[in-house]
Amino acid sequence: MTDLLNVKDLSVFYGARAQAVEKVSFNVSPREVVALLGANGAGKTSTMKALVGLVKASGDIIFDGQPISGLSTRERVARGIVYVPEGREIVGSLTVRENLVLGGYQLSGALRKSRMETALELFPEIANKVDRAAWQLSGGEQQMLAIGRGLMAGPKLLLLDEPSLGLAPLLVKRVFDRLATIRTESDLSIVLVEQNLQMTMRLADRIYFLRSGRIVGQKHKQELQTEAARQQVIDAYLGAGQHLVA
Ligand SMILES: Nc1ncnc2c1ncn2[C@@H]1O[C@H](COP(=O)(O)OP(=O)(O)OP(=O)(O)O)[C@@H](O)[C@H]1O
Repeated sequence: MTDLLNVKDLSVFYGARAQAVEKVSFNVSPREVVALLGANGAGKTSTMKALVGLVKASGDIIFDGQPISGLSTRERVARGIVYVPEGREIVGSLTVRENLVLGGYQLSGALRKSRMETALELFPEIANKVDRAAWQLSGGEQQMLAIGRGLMAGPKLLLLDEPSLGLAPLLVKRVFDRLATIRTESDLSIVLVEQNLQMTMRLADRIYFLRSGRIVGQKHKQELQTEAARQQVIDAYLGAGQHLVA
């Protein structure tokens, strides 16, 4: 199958010496969920930002059959790559509805309306709060709004940066349940950045393990079905058992 995304030798530097990502190569098939898993500072966010053109990077990125390394962030979004950043960067002073509109500002009125309906169906928790300022939402609801806003653009590839960050376990589960629905009901691909192996395994088809800016291993979901296999990858790639949070 032709890849939707093919990344070859991607490197990210911050300044002349600080290399955050070193020659990372990976691919994502249509409808596939691929996770980048690694501890703090492993280079996950930098990789995501490089894909959408938010940091300077070297290497080749082929998306939907075309090289995109030379394109601006705006052009990459227009091609169908949408980034939902870590920390749920929604606009707190705007309402839920206004935040969603921002995600689909380029759309015609009718398409925007139907996408908004789809997003709110997916996240009923925010559907009855559309006129409320976004800062008033709970952390989990803000995460849902951030994902809903990303979906407004109608992405082919959704880049999700630590959707579990700062959420209580019950909310993490709820957010991941919705992501599972998105993946069943739409034909988009997802690159998921996470530190939470347990949740990642519920969603991802394949997992790449990052350490110190490099990919140090790769596993297919089927290879991680037993507790022993999961413990082995934790020991080999992730270090402390802190990642096995439910
Ligand atoms: N703007 C920046 N300027 C300089 N160094 C940076 C910058 N952003 C990240 N780094 C460094 O690059 C490396 C990779 O950071 P990155 O945020 O990509 O890791 P991460 O795996 O996403 O970590 P986390 O899980 O903590 O978000 C780290 O050593 C980090 O300190």
